[in-house]
Amino acid sequence: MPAVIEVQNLHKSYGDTVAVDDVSFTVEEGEIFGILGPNGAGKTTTVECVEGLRRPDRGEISVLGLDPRRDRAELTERLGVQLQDGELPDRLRVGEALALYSSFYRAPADWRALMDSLGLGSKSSTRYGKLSGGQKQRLSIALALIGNPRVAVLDELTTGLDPQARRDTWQLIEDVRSRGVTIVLVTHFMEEAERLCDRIALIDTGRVAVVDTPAGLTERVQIEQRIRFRPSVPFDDSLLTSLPDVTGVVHKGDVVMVTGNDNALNAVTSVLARNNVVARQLRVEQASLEDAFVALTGRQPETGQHPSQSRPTQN
Ligand SMILES: Nc1ncnc2c1ncn2[C@@H]1O[C@H](COP(=O)(O)OP(=O)(O)OP(=O)(O)O)[C@@H](O)[C@H]1O
Repeated sequence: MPAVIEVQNLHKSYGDTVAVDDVSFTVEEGEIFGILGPNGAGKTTTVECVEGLRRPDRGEISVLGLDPRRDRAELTERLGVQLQDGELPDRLRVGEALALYSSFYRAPADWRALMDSLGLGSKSSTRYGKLSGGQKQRLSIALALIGNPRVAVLDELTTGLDPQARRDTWQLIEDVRSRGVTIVLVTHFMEEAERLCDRIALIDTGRVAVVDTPAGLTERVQIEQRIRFRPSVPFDDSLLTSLPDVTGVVHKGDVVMVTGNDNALNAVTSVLARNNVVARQLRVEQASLEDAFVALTGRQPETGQHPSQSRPTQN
């Protein structure tokens, strides 16, 4: 697949603050490419350089074969950028905003159809200031798509949204991608990155720690399986500690927690069954993208993350 965005050795400082300290990555056509990292990692600065809004100190950027600074007018026609909250006047009505923005482009999308497809059809004459957070977000996505862009950059897409509005927005992004738009998604939500992105660049302190698929990122970290259950009857720990796949057994009240490798679940359940112990409320915790993030950067991600995925298992 051809590259639509190429960033090579990007550097950008603000005075003494090094915001981007050698970032390189390639975004391929049709993918949802995530830029994931904690607050202050340099994500926004990176995408603002890609959008031509900031001048890099050093490095090369090409977007659809264009130079974001030199070819800014041309790039604006092909790259959709999401507005940040507060960039529209409160009194502007939804329909007016869409009509106005569509007039900026040579070949805009049909704004009424876009408004309907984003579920804003009934809000055409509602003023921006009266919209809910989710509706404002959908309008900002509509405005990013109004020029029929081939690439859209969405920064902090679902920050501040409730879980339902967040899920609706994710569905929307998948629909946009299925129309052939390449998407760069800046986020610090693990769940969002895991759900939407084909590949993720993990950025930490201005550097790309790793670029991989969500599954690839979790595979990179050899995280043990954690198994917890309530045994139907007491049993001798040595039943489990003697298993080669098990690395630890801990009791917390009447709950037993076992750690081990990928095979531990099979080994533990078989040995318990052979000894007539029923493992009640059995749960297995798998490595999540959040675990991978912590392991790869040595830091906790920012707020809004879900804890390690916990998947109930058949008892
Ligand atoms: N206009 C600016 N002037 C001075 N420093 C800035 C400016 N913009 C960003 N910075 C600093 O550069 C660093 C990277 O910021 P940036 O906004 O790119 O990170 P980010 O990963 O997008 O963070 P967040 O998730 O909080 O938006 C931070 O230390 C930030 O304080």
